[in-house]
Amino acid sequence: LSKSNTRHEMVEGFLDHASRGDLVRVSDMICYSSKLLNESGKQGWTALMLAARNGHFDLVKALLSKGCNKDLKNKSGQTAHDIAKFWGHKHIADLLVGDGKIRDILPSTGVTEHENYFSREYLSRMSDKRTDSGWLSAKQSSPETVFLLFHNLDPLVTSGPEHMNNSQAKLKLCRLKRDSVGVLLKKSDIVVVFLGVEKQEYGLIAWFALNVEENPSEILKIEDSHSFFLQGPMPTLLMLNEDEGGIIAQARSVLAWHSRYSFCPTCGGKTKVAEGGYKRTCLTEGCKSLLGIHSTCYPRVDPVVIMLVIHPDGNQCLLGRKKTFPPGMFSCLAGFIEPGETIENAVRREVMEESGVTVGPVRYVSCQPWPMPSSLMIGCISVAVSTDIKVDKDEIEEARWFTRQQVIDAIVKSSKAVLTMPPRQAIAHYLVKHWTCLNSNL
Ligand SMILES: NC(=O)C1=CN([C@@H]2O[C@H](COP(=O)(O)OP(=O)(O)OC[C@H]3O[C@@H](n4cnc5c(N)ncnc54)[C@H](O)[C@@H]3O)[C@@H](O)[C@H]2O)C=CC1
Ligand SMILES: [Mg+2]
Ligand SMILES: [Mg+2]
Ligand SMILES: [Mg+2]
Ligand SMILES: [Zn+2]
Repeated sequence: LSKSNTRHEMVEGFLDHASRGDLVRVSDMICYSSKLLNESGKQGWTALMLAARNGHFDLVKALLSKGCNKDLKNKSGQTAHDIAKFWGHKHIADLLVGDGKIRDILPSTGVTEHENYFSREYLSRMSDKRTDSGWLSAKQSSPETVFLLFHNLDPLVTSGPEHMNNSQAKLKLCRLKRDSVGVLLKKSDIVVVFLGVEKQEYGLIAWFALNVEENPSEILKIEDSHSFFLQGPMPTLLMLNEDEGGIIAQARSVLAWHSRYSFCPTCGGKTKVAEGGYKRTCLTEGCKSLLGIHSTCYPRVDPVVIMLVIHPDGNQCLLGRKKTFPPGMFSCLAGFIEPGETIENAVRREVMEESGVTVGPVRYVSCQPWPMPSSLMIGCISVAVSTDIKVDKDEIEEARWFTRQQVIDAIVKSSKAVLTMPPRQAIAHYLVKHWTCLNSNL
């Protein structure tokens, strides 16, 4: 009798740990007695059912991997899968249906992730290596390592015929090797930023970027006679391929930060570059920036909202033009997010300021890094609740409602078009296209 009592207590204890999601205790007890896996307690509930009931994802995974029987039913006839589904633990229910794959647990918003220009992650950033100075310097002296050179933030590119064959892009970044940039690496005033390693390559080929103020053509050994510094940044940076656009978005923003934040923003003192170019630490003893975490020590990103405002009739959209735009071009309204402001409120404020239109609902669609110098364009679609336009002449020269047909004509560059749109690489272009597709599906 006492033996069965002890066994009973052990099962109760085991189920209790499972119910609380105590992975360590449950695993220990299974090692001691693997029979526990399929034991049941009150109302026929097993450890798997209890873990599924309470949403303990890791525990469900562990119990399955130990080989527990997921088809057992409790006294109400429910399996662990039924229980997970009933209690809304969709990720666990998916795990229990059999193929072990985890399905998308996000409810669908009808918006799928879109890859904009400047968004592709060609390199894996490997941020854990930024503090490993031994690894970084070994990579800098490796003959395989790739160096990108910028002069006043303009990248060195090539239009050489040898690069034209397998790429649609007219220009390509010059991938320099250690021997070409050796002189620069030795200079103490040049910041070298670690960008990451190639995702595709075996053997971890590292990439670095450096920016020089004076034209380095004379002191460098660059064999490619077709190479030159691509002056811009706009629209020239849009001429690279998608992989290189993504690399530029990262490299140019970090280099621009270094060139504009040479001194400590807190005390004006000298700073030291750290963490592979991802930090500038103040050298002044006692500076406030050395106490706690301070954003001033890290590369900055400025969030900008850019929005397509839809007319209440659903068939027109609001576009504006800045004085600096090429003649005839209209784009989405945009503006910097201010401190203490949500994305939605920034959309409403900027649209009101620039066009006098009142905006109601706002939905996020897609975003785009914009390395001039370091914005993140947060693309939204929104619905107007008023339609009278009153432009702020300081910021916008003109704002107008355009019909769906008019923007489609502009996108396809029809001869009937009454406006031109930003190029396909700009998120404004994508937002408009996204809206026209939305409507055509109705
Ligand atoms: N991809 C596209 O189609 C478009 C992109 N943009 C980009 O969006 C960004 C913001 O749009 P804007 O209409 O210029 O913003 P905006 O409407 O907020 O007005 C710009 C003014 O805001 C002030 N400002 C506030 N915070 C600032 C910050 N962190 N940096 C610089 N200025 C700041 C400055 O006085 C500046 O002149 C710009 O960089 C622009 O290049 C703008 C329109 C279309
Ligand atoms: Mg604006
Ligand atoms: Mg504005
Ligand atoms: Mg503004
Ligand atoms: Zn300081």
